[in-house]
Amino acid sequence: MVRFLTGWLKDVVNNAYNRPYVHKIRDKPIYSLIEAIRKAKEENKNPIIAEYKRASPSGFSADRDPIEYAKEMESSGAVGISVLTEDKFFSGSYDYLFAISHNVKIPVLMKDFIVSERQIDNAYNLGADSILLIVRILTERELESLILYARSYRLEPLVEIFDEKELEIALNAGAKIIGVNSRDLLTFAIGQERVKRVLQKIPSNIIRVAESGITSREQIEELKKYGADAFLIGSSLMKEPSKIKELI
Ligand SMILES: O=P(O)(O)OC[C@@H](O)[C@@H](O)c1c[nH]c2ccccc12
Repeated sequence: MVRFLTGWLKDVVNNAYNRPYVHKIRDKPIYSLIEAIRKAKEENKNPIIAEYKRASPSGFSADRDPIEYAKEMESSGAVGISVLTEDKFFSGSYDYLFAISHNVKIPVLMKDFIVSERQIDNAYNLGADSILLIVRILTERELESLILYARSYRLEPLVEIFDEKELEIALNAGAKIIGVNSRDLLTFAIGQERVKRVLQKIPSNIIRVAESGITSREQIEELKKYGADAFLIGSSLMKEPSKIKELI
């Protein structure tokens, strides 16, 4: 597939190409997100990746201290923290990533619109343990090459897909952990039925993550029936962090 972008996605990707290089040297070990998810499953806990997200173009906004939030998620048993670092549309920052990755001892995922190796250098240097790669915004060749580049740092990328066509691309590129986003990145519409359909088609040797729009324990139990191994939850935990206890 050739990357052809319209609307805000075009702007967010243009902005991504212009992110600066961060001059820092990584000073912490790498925590494996895949291992953390497996361990939580063995302990019969719902593996939840809690997201630190201050705003989104779909209209969401929440103001919360990043370190306090991350520590609460860690002590409540989250398997990892996802940190939005996209600045223009999500009010994210590399500072939040650095602060969070240096204050918890669980895997931290850099959530951004990654299109360049420089952004992966930054993720590693700032202390991230995984990165997000979005199939929608990359050519197949870019996806393959960015997966390998991330692995050269021992960061295993979470590869985000939308439908069956993107699943095929992610599998061909060798993804080991795949997230199905219930939110359409262009229209922001939530499609839980599509997520269930696509989750079922992901081979079980791959870690399957259900992303976006999750607000209840019932939803999590339902998604598990379709093969979901882990759950990426932002808005509802940013609004009410203590909710994580009933979701796990
Ligand atoms: O806030 P929610 O609905 O719980 O969603 C979290 C996460 O899945 C969402 O923020 C997200 C999924 N894929 C993305 C790609 C870029 C930015 C953000 C995202």
